[in-house]
Amino acid sequence: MASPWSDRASPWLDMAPFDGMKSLARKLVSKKKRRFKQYGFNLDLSYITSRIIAMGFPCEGAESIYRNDIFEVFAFLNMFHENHYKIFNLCAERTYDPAKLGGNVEWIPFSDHNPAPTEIMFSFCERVYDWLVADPNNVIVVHCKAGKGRTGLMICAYLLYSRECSDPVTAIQYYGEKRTKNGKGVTISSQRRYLFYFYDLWKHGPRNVAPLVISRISLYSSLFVKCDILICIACNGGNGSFQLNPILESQHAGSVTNLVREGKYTTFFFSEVRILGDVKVTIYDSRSSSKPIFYFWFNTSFMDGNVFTLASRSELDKPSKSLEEDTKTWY
Ligand SMILES: O=P(O)(O)O[C@@H]1[C@@H](OP(=O)(O)O)[C@H](OP(=O)(O)O)[C@H](O)[C@H](OP(=O)(O)O)[C@H]1OP(=O)(O)O
Repeated sequence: MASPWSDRASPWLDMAPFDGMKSLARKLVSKKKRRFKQYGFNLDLSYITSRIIAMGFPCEGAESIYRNDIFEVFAFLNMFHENHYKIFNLCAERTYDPAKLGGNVEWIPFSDHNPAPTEIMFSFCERVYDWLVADPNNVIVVHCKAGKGRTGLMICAYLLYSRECSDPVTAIQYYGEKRTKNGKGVTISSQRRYLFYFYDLWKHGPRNVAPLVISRISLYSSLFVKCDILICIACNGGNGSFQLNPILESQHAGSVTNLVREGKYTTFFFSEVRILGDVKVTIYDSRSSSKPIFYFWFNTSFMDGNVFTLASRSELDKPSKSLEEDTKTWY
């Protein structure tokens, strides 16, 4: 396809020395994500399939030096998919005027490095399906901030929903290969866990919403021997929303009936900590409650048995570098 950008300096490419710095900055922020660098475009953007596009956040101003320039994105979409694209913005940290990308933008904001309730994953898939089935030329564009983790979670859900992938492992691998050079697309443990939840629901149908009571939390790491920790638990009560209500904001709130330390084991015994639906558990070092030591999500409907175990550091979300590899936790 002849590109109008290749035979004249495009507005964003006519300052060569500056553009050299911009290109380097974009490459650095892109890290291992694949870029679209054809027809004069240089975008943090990948075709996952011919009709599913993943990209980084479209920015204006200074941030567009190292992220996608919203005007360049608009030009790309109208060159290749004019009147046939729908954008899903998953980024909660920032937003933009949808009119600058043609207006067909749906905002499903959720936090960085976190999953989405399966109800929201299904709602996303239904809206994607309706758009793609409406016209064979229609495509979707999914982005968050980097256009990697949250974007990958939702795109992998659709790859399962549309049966383009047969199982979550295949979907995660396929997306990782198409979006990154190192195959590391969806890497947050709870995002992967929720993709398996989604797949189970898609294959076997809805589960009974199961209320549970947390009776104890056991942690295994020398770190927990050295520092006093804060345990925070929140859940959405099974309503499928992102709104998590605090159930336990610190074990010092009187709900801890006992604390036992044995070697690298630390076990908190609780009374009456009731949870239901999507649950987020966050562990802080009491000396610095700004950045968690780790956190994770699970859903009470998927608790087969009465123990939820994370058997290694890799199963924790954004674990602190100070945690050993053999860190474990039981609930
Ligand atoms: O995995 P990483 O380390 O590349 O983390 C990504 C972040 O890079 P960082 O290392 O913090 O600069 C990245 O931040 P930047 O774009 O680099 O500012 C995003 O937070 C990305 O999440 P998402 O794709 O927007 O859902 C993050 O991806 P996830 O870890 O949430 O998958």
